Amino acid sequence: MTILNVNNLSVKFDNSQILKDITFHLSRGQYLAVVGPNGAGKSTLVKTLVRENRHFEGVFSFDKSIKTTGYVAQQNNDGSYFPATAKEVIISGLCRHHLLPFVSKSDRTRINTVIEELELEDLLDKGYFNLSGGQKRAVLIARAFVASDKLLILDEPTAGLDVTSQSRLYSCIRKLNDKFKTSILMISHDLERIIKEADSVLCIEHELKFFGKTEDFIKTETFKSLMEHHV
Ligand SMILES: Nc1ncnc2c1ncn2[C@@H]1O[C@H](COP(=O)(O)OP(=O)(O)OP(=O)(O)O)[C@@H](O)[C@H]1O
Repeated sequence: MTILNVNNLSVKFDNSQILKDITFHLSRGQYLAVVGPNGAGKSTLVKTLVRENRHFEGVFSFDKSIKTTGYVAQQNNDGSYFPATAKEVIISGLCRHHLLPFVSKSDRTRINTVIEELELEDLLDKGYFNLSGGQKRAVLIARAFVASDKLLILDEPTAGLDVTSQSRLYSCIRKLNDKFKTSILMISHDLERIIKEADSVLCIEHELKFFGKTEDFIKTETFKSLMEHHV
């Protein structure tokens, strides 16, 4: 079942063409890696899909089962202090549905499930800003899952973390994909890892370079060239 259809999506900023005619689709349970060199337009693509960028041409549509998406934006580590515990941050995922959320039984189940699956119990009462970088990202992924257990849109969630934390986050994402058939659309620069995780790849460099199965992508010149430039 297709849950996201993107057709000829184009974005221009100040007369500079950032994305041109990007077409792809995402199915239920699919794990799609979005790759490409720096400045290729990957974040612009996901910001458009989560409606943070409204200047675009073309169309995209979500299946009606997708009421909202779970989104983790690229982290820039300049967040100013905000007095919230990890638990409060996770629960705030419900605010993507309503400003003052009514916590239904299914919301409660989703919250408890993701806390258990990502093993976040010991962090719940700690101040979010006192957590390590890897712990913060895990909490943000949990928050995104609380917003939507159907589709997670993740912009380089492992960037800037040590190898162990990166590995742990990749395992968390895999678990959500395997256990709950949560579709994943994830930007990553870690080509070697992401091709082991994702079943399909969208490669862009302003234009579409490749969209299809990972096993086909790794046979392309585009893949070899990306690997050589070690993005
Ligand atoms: N709001 C904006 N206004 C003007 N230019 C922008 C805006 N947002 C992004 N850009 C430009 O669009 C280009 C693509 O940026 P984007 O962040 O989408 O690339 P990316 O592929 O995610 O890069 P990276 O891998 O380095 O994170 C960059 O040249 C950037 O400066």
